[in-house]
Amino acid sequence: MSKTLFDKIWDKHVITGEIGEAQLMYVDLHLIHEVTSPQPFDGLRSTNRRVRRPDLTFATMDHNVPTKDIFNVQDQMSKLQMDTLVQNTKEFGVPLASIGDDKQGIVHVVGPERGLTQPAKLIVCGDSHTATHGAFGAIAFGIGTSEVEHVLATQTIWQVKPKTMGIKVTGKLLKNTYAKDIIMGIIAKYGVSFGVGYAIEFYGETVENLSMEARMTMCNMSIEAGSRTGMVQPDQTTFDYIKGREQAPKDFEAAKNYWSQFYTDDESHFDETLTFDVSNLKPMVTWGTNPGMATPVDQFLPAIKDDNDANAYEYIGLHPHMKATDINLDYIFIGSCTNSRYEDLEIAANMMKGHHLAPNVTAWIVPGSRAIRNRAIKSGIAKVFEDAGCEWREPGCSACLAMNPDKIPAGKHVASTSNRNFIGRQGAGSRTHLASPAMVAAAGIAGHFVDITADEFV
Ligand SMILES: CC(C)[C@H](C(=O)O)[C@@H](O)C(=O)O
Ligand code: SF4
Repeated sequence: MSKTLFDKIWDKHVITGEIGEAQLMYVDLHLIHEVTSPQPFDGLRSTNRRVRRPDLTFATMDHNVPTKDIFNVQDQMSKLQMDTLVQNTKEFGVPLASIGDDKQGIVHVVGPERGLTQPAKLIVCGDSHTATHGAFGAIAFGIGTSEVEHVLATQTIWQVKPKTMGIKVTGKLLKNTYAKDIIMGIIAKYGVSFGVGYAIEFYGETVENLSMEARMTMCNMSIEAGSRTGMVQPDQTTFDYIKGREQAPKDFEAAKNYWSQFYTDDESHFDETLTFDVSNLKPMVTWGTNPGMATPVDQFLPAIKDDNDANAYEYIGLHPHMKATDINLDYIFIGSCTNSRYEDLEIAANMMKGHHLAPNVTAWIVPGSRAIRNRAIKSGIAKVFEDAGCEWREPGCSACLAMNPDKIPAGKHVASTSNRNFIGRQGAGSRTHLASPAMVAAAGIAGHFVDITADEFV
C-alpha cells in the first residue's frame, strides 16, 4: 500500500492503539532544556521513578543563558532553572551540555549538530520549535510538560495521528532570497493556522536543492503555520550532513540504506496538498504581530482589514500604505533556532563585509551553538561582524524571546532572524520585524529595510 513519509515513520513507532484514537508511540530521541524540565523531574522524584533511557535523552541550556557574561546569571528565576537542570541531569544520569560546554547551544541547533537528529526517528522536546528536526526526515514535535515527564519515565508518548499535508515548492529562488522567505511567503499567503491538525511535508525540486540548514529553517517555522510537524524527505544532502558527526551511526552505510526507504510513495496520499512557486518571491518582512502579517519588501504595507490589523499597526507604530523599505530600525538580531547556524552567519557576514552599521543601530549576533561560534571565530566571520560594529555574543536563545538579559527596549524596532513577532516577544513593548539573515544584515547597514534583490545587491 502506498504511504507518505510521515505514515511510514509513524507506523514504525506505534506500540499499541488504533488510528483515530491516541496511540502509544516509541520515542527515539528526547531533547530537554532548562525551561520545561524542572516539573517533570520533580514528578519522577516524587513517585520514585528513574529516567527510562538516559542514553536517548540529551539536555542543553539555552533560553536563560546570558550571551555576554555567561556565568553571571543575574535573574534568580533563570539561575534556579539552570541550576535545577544541572542537578536533575546529574541525579538522573542524563547527558547535559551546560554553559561554557563545547556542546552547548540552542536545543534545535545542537541536536542536528551532534548527529543525534537522524532520519526516521521520532523526536520530541518540550518546545514548540521541535519541528526543526523534521528537516532530516524525522517525525519531530513539541510536547507539553506532563508529556515530558511521561517520556522521561517510559520513553513513549500517547499521540493521535495528525492528517498529512504536502507542500510542493516549485521554481528557482531569486538571488538573495532564502528558505526563510519561502516559509514566510507560505505563511503570509495561507495564514498562521492552515497547518493545524496536519503534519506537513515540504517537497519538490526547490526543497531538494536546499541545504540542511535551509530545510531546518523551513521546518522550524511550521509551527507558525499551526502545524506541530514539518518534514523533508531524507536524501544525499541529509546523509552528507550527518556523516562524521559525533553521534552518527557507526555503520553508516547500513543506516543510509535503512533511511533510504523513507519517502512518500505517491503524493496523492496526502490528505491535503498545496503548491507554492518561488520564482518571483521577493524577500519577506513582517510588519505586524504574527508571522503571517508579512509583505514582500518591495511592496507597500497592506490596508487594515479588521481589528487584528488595526491593533497590530497600533502596537508596531507603522501605518498602512507606507513602503516596507521605510521601516526604520534601532536594533538587528541575528540568532535563534530559525537562523543562527553557520550558513546563516556566513550569509549575513557576506552582506556586511566592508560596511558599517548605520548610526543608532545596535546589532547582536548570537550563534546557535558554541561549535558554530568557534567555527565563525576561526573562519574570520566573527571579525567581519565586529568590524561592522556588531556585538558578537555567546550562544543561546538570546533576544528571540528575551528570557535572559537580551531584551529589545519598548518602542524600538528590531529586524530579527527569529520566528515570532508576537506582542512583547523580544521584550515588553518591543517591535519585531522578522526577515532572513541577509535581509537583517542589509537592514543593519542601511538603518531600514532594503530590497536585496535590487540590482545594486546582486
Ligand atoms: C520556552 C519554550 C517552552 C518556548 C516554546 O515552546 O517554543 C520557546 O522556546 C519559544 O520559542 O516560545
Ligand atoms: S531560539 Fe527562540 S524559538 Fe528557538 S527554542 Fe529558543 S526561544 Fe524558542
